[in-house]
Amino acid sequence: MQLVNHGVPDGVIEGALSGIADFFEQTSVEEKSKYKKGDPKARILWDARSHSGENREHLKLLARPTFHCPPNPPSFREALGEYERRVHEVSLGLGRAMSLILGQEESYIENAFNLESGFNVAAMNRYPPNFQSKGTMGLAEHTDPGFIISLVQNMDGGLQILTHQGQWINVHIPPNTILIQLGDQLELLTNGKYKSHIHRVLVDTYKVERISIGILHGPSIDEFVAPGPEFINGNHPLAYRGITYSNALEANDRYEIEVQSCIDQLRILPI
Ligand SMILES: O=C(O)CCC(=O)C(=O)O
Ligand SMILES: [Fe+2]
Repeated sequence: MQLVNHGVPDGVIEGALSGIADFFEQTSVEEKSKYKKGDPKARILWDARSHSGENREHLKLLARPTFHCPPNPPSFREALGEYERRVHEVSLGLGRAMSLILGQEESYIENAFNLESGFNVAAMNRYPPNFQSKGTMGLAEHTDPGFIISLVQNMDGGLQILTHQGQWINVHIPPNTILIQLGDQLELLTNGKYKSHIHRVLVDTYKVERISIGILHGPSIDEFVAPGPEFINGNHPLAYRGITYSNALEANDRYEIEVQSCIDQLRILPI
């Protein structure tokens, strides 16, 4: 789903995108390497990969409940912080709207995930132009943990979502529009009524580099998320086992903010 009239000023989105572009561009590899994996409890992670399965540079950081950010360039921290605050408000509104669509109280999702203490990770990517990439893949197919994932980009190019019919479709996100994808914990809570989006990024046909900012809007880190009784019945038997958000994030990688999906390991019934 794509959001327009979301209330986040264009300048706030543009500021965050140019802030991360400046970080990627201006920070030395030596400085960035301080954020390479080392401490599993790291709150900022950086890496650059260039091989047949993945071609991208990325920076991930914990944005909420406490905001972490590299100090340079100085404008980046403020711009990203402001964007995250604004888009977090949007996510709470979406939680209320989705709760009603699901036939529940307006506060259903906010309470189920304890969004007031939500654990939000910002995942920012820079993909190379195609002539610099080693193969066609920017980021291989995956789903993301969390309630929803908001995404903004500096230009169209390469993001694809898998339809229920098994076809990859190119995602067009107009400027200053926010793309909303569904995350693993929403699939879990709704016992599979809503499915986490499978997506990937290709670089093969794109001649210029592309920047994106995904915010994984997550439950509180201690929240135990399991299918709600409202979604379990004779036609829809319990299909997943529950797990705390922290155990879900650590299931495939001890680094919480690497935000690897583990939804496949939680399925009791084949889908
Ligand atoms: O760059 C994109 O459009 C998507 C990035 C993504 O899926 C991720 O960082 O998890
Ligand atoms: Fe993703």
